[in-house]
Amino acid sequence: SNNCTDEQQPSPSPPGVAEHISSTCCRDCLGMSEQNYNLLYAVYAWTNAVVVFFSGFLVDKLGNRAGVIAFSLLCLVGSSTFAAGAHLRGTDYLLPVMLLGRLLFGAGNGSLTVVQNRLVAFWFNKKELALAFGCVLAFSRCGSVLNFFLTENIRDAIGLEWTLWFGVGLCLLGFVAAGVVSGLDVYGVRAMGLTEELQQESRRVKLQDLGQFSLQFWLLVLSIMFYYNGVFPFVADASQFINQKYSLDDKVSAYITGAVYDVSMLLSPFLGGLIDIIGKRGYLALLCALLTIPVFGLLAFTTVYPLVSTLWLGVTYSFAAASMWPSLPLVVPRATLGTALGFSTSVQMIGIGVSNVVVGRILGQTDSTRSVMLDRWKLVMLYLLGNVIAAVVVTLLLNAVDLKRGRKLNQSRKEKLSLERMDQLVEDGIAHASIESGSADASSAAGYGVDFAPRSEADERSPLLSSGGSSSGGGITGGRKHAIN
Ligand SMILES: NCCCC[C@H](N)C(=O)NCC(=O)O
Repeated sequence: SNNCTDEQQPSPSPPGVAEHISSTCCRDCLGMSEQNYNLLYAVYAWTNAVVVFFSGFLVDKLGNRAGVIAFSLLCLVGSSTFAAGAHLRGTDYLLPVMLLGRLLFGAGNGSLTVVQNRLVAFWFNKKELALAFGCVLAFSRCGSVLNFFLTENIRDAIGLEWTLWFGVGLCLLGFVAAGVVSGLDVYGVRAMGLTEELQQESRRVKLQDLGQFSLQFWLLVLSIMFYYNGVFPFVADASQFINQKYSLDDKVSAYITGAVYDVSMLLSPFLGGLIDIIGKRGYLALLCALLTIPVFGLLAFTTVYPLVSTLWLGVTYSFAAASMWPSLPLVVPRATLGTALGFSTSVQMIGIGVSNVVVGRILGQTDSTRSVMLDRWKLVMLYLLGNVIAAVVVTLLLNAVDLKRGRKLNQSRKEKLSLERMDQLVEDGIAHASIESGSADASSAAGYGVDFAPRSEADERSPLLSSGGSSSGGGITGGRKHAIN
């Protein structure tokens, strides 16, 4: 929850500075000025964007357990502070206490999604990676949808202050769930005998590892940023846009906007399952970006009923999310996945934050005449379209690079398994030869896991010489070549 009883936005506000959103999104704003009210959003969004960058690295260093507990605790403390602040209505302490709450909550919430994805990638890396990501996404969207349908009613029933405490209760539930996940993680890692190996990996992780990441990683980060620059700022503002352009009332506009997330909630797990089987993540990311172009085209230049566009966006966005995020663990080493996820999320959120500012600037004062506003909205749609076109270009490059480097992103499950079997045979042959010649164990991978990418591009070129020389990753092709030669 973003701790606000929004009337206009269909979900927790995607991160960004919603400076242009009028104060009608909160009935009384606790007596705050519109500017201060929007500051609560801004603090959350920007804290989130900055902190996730470091929290990903921190999780690589301290492990999932410390991360999941610390960040869910931050959410709990942040939401409690925020709720307590609401009781200070009419005093000078209201704003500082609530801002502090948002700051803590922002620091915890984004980081929690990073550690959540890292956990999922660790435990589902074999076959069900995209399915697991899809399930997480579906639950996340379920939260958005429930917030949309329930929060206002809860506020009407028990008042704003107690609604905020209800949100604290949900964060408490999250904290308890984090404890359970943490316990399961400890148990599982111990049962697999990986405790020592993971600790060694963590010790070696450095922030500079970012510089070693493959070109696929950087292109994926850019794809995510540009694609989400088109989607989240749109969802944040679509109600207002639909209301003004199509002259539909507030509630209908909000429902039409919410369709993006409704579709995503229903589709994500199935799409994840499908992507696990067919692979083709890179092609799908490109296709989704391409198919998103008409969405903004329709909204900018036609009067086609907007539900067509939001449903369509729901489908393309679901495919994009289900293919882009689970691609990250495939192109970075396991030990640095937190850093990679934190960095990607940070770039994504900064992109969205900047886009929200741009959209706000384009819209300017919302009290202008209808025809002026419609022209400005058209410009907004063109700006979002521009981002999606940039995503098309970057995903094209991504596929070209992936093709040259072993088709890591586009392999189907069947292809991956048969390549792994061949690698295993090669590795067994090398191990056998090493034992015979009395050399060190050639397969003593330094713990970069069977299904994750090798440690760096250098490793990718020569995986058997590197510290992370497992049988996997972009090294599948290169590794076999080297080994056979
Ligand atoms: N208010 C939602 C923020 C989610 C941020 C997260 N990094 C993300 O993008 N997850 C995937 C998604 O599509 O929501």
